[in-house]
Amino acid sequence: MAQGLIEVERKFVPGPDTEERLQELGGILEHRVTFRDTYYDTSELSLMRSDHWLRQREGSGWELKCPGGAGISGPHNEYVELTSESAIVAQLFELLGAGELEAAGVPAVLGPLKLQEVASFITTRSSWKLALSGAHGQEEPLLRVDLDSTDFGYAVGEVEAMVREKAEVGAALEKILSFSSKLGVPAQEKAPAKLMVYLQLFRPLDYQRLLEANSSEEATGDSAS
Ligand SMILES: Cc1ncc(C[n+]2csc(CCOP(=O)(O)OP(=O)(O)OP(=O)(O)O)c2C)c(N)n1
Ligand SMILES: [Mg+2]
Repeated sequence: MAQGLIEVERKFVPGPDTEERLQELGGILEHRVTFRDTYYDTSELSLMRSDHWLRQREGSGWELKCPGGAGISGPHNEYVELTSESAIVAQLFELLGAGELEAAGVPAVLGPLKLQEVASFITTRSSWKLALSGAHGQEEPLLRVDLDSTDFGYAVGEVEAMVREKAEVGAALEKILSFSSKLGVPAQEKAPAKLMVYLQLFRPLDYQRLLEANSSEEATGDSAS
């Protein structure tokens, strides 16, 4: 797979005291932003059913989240994030088994690859930065906490770190889990992704198909992430 940063994140349900607790724990509110995410897939949901997530985020461009990372199981997610359009296009052609790779930007290959809009929603995000020192005083990887609320009424938080190598995932995860516990997140809590809640509400048949794809992967042990 083409190179990309690895996102390690733990989603949680934010409560009324989450922001106050973040401040007490040394969190710094970096910014509040509002953006629209539009997700694309084939009518068969070929990307999502193989755990790939293509979106255009207003203000930051195209992104393809691909299964990857160290494959450590737990209440967190690990995805490789591709943000360069050429890497995304190459990966899309490989995944969708399409003919000759086109040297084009993402918008130009949507039609030929039969990718269409599946979901589009607005998120308002407060983005917090946490400079926690590690055992030997290192500050890497930096943790971030995002508190999101969507225009369809769902709120979710995530504690996340971006790392370059699979070998760094374990240490990042340890920091994420330890910080989540300080924040008061129950150890087994798993909050759904915004997109999953959107699909459940507005595209229930697609949502069902995705759950079926997930459970057949679990049944065969063919976990992509
Ligand atoms: C049941 C189930 N839930 C979630 C997934 C994974 N998944 C669902 S939607 C999805 C794509 C959206 O990812 P998410 O982290 O929720 O997006 P967001 O926080 O807005 O972006 P950021 O700013 O962090 O880059 C994934 C990876 C899955 N495969 N199965
Ligand atoms: Mg996320």
